[in-house]
Amino acid sequence: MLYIIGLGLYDENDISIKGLRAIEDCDEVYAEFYTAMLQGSSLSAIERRIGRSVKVLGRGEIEEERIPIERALELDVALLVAGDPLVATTHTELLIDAHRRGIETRVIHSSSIISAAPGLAGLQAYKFGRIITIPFTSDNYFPTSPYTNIGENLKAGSHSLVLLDIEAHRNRYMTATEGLRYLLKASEKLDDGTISGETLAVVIARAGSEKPLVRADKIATLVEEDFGDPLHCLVVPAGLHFIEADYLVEIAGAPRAVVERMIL
Ligand SMILES: C[S@@+](CC[C@H](N)C(=O)[O-])C[C@H]1O[C@@H](n2cnc3c(N)ncnc32)[C@H](O)[C@@H]1O
Repeated sequence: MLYIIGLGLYDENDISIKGLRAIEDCDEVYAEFYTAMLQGSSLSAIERRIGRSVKVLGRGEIEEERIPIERALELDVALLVAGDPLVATTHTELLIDAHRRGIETRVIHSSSIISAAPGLAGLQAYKFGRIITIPFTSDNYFPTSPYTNIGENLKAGSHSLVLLDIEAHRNRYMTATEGLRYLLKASEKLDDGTISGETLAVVIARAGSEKPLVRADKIATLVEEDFGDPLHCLVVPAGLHFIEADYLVEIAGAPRAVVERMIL
């Protein structure tokens, strides 16, 4: 049996009671923190919370060696993942592989940035378009598709949830400031006017913690700010309902003049 169990968004207390009970029944417990991580926790705190020792697996051990699958051929195995399982394709591939190899599987859900971020940004979840991820760039790698995809969402009147790259093996978590800088650089490169320093954006940091940060303003202002420890993500809103606009002003600190021009 292979269980894939969501740990939720922030610390070891976000796991569900169902998840805890499933772990009790397992012979071995693994975790991966390369698709997301619990910034408010540590391996030892997770181990204390669940009362089991946990072996953390890297990308190669899951995607190439397929350790959880190999072990689940003989044993009951749990794989713990930050957020909700199956948001990252890695977990879906594991389920497909397990199914092909006759291993019984069960997914235990938890909170996810995919639903937390739209809510924290005060934006209506059904008005979101395609989810975008901004990757780390370099001198010879600068894809512009994340930028153009946000543009497509904006054109369709859809808000964009923008996730930020993680290189867990290097302890590198893209900050909202780096994400915003990417958007300004792509805008300069493409010069198509889709996004500029005047564009409204929302920064969300540490969703699931006691005091998540939610801050909305034009990109030119946000890019100068420091949003503290990761994880961060961004939202680029399209046209706003007046309640969405009120929320961004009252809760997310946006200047009224910046959101007013976005009201439909
Ligand atoms: C692949 S997604 C996470 C998927 C995860 N399974 C889930 O359901 O939440 C990883 C990205 O989501 C964002 N993210 C995840 N957790 C977050 C949090 N607690 N606060 C802010 N952003 C977060 C970050 O941009 C991070 O790089």
